[in-house]
Amino acid sequence: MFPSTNCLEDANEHRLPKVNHFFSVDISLEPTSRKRCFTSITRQINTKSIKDVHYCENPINAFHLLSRFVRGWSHVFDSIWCEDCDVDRYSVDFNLTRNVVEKHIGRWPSKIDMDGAANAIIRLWSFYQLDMNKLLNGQILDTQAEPLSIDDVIYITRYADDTKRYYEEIEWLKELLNRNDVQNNEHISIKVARFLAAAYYKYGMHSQAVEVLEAFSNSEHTGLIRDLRFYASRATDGSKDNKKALKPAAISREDRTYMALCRGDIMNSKKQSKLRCFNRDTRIPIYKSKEEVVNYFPRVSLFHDVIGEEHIQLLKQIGQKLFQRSMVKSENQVTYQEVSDNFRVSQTAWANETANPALQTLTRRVSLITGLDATYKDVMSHSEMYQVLNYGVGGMYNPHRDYLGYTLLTPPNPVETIDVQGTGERTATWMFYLSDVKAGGATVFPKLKARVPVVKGGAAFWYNMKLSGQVDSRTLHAGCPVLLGSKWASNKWIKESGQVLTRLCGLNIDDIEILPTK
Ligand SMILES: O=C(O)CCC(=O)C(=O)O
Ligand SMILES: [Fe+2]
Repeated sequence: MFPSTNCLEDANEHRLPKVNHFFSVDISLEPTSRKRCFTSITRQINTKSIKDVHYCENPINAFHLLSRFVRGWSHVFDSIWCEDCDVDRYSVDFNLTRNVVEKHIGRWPSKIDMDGAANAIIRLWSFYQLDMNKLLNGQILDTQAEPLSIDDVIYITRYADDTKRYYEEIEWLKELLNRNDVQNNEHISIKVARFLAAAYYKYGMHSQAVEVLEAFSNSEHTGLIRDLRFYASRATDGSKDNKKALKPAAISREDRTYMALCRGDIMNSKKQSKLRCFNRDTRIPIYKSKEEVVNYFPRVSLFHDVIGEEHIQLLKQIGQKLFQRSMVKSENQVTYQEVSDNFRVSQTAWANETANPALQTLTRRVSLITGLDATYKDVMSHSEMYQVLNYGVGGMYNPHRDYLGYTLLTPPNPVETIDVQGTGERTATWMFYLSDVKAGGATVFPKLKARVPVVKGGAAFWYNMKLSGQVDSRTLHAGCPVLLGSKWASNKWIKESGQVLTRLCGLNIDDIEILPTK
């Protein structure tokens, strides 16, 4: 057997990603497809089965796995691939392996995927203010992954450099330069120091660049001597850039609040102490719902125990079949486009109740609890289809509002799906949580300083419109990055069209419904 078998064995011992863009999503396979996948691979190349299904719910593990695919295997490809050579058992083995992986993953993981994993790690580090030393050693909260190697950290910092995130690059390289395994190897320390000096220079801290390299002034490394001379010529004393301090890029107050809410840092204790749980009446007198209020005005609540395991599995299965990278609406509200930036990093799929009648029971429950009419219909629907969402580690949805800007009088927009055309605004959002999340992933409302924790079997609920019919801009909300685990959710947007009798207008512009507060 050629050496790649070991590589594949090693990587596959954990898990194979199934979908494109799997850096941003839960890359686990459902047990059946995993079994299928591995039976096939096992038959062909006698690899072991996967042991730990939660392996990639840790961002460092996800990075390691992708790294094995992308970097570990590339030298194998390079050494085996030969256009004109005779077919031998090595090339057969190689082709077989490649075919098996491409068949089950869709394509061979590439640098784009590794970059996504690097991006997720940097984002999580800054978002959740993780301890850098622990992170490099593979530790996130109470979980332990294999430490990041020198090459891993260099890869991550090269990615930061490519995307001009010099502050992050500097912080990571500083930590790396202090590590024992780097300090004990002059060749590597010089390499890291030169990257660090270059990052300082690009950041505008020229004298700092000089200082880093001066520590190696005894070295005869020609590149280092050249760099040192160059930075020294730029670092003229007293120039304004020498006074520049190293600090993260400025962010808006709203984004700071968003991040702090995600970390759970800024919960106002007086406000918290007034929050209550209610046994709320529903349309059926003996059936009460369990409401936990996270904000009173406007009301944002978490309803507990509103979806059971069967419906959860059904929505997840539909999602797995239909997933594609999440889209956001473009500015002009006409087309949906795939976003390659970091605004929304997740996968979505739409589940239709006409095709899946078992979901109708679930929708009736939403109507019962909210008092709104959520019936899904093929024409003039009172709700949109279920949108199934999955976020893997680092996955998130930046602050946004759910309303679309349509009214009942807006002429149908042909680019929209039929459930959106002519059905008016998204009066309310009902979002089922289909999983728990080990860390991160909360739904937060920066303008309200409110936070809904992800609780499997529960659902978040709020109105996007006031009783007057005006949209409510205070409903700005976000899905926090998943730090550990995998988050599954499903939106049911309840449309204006069905609520003529269920939600009557108020007399004043800011009237709200009367709901229990004590
Ligand atoms: O995942 C979340 O917590 C929020 C998702 C969301 O806001 C949306 O899909 O519109
Ligand atoms: Fe949303």
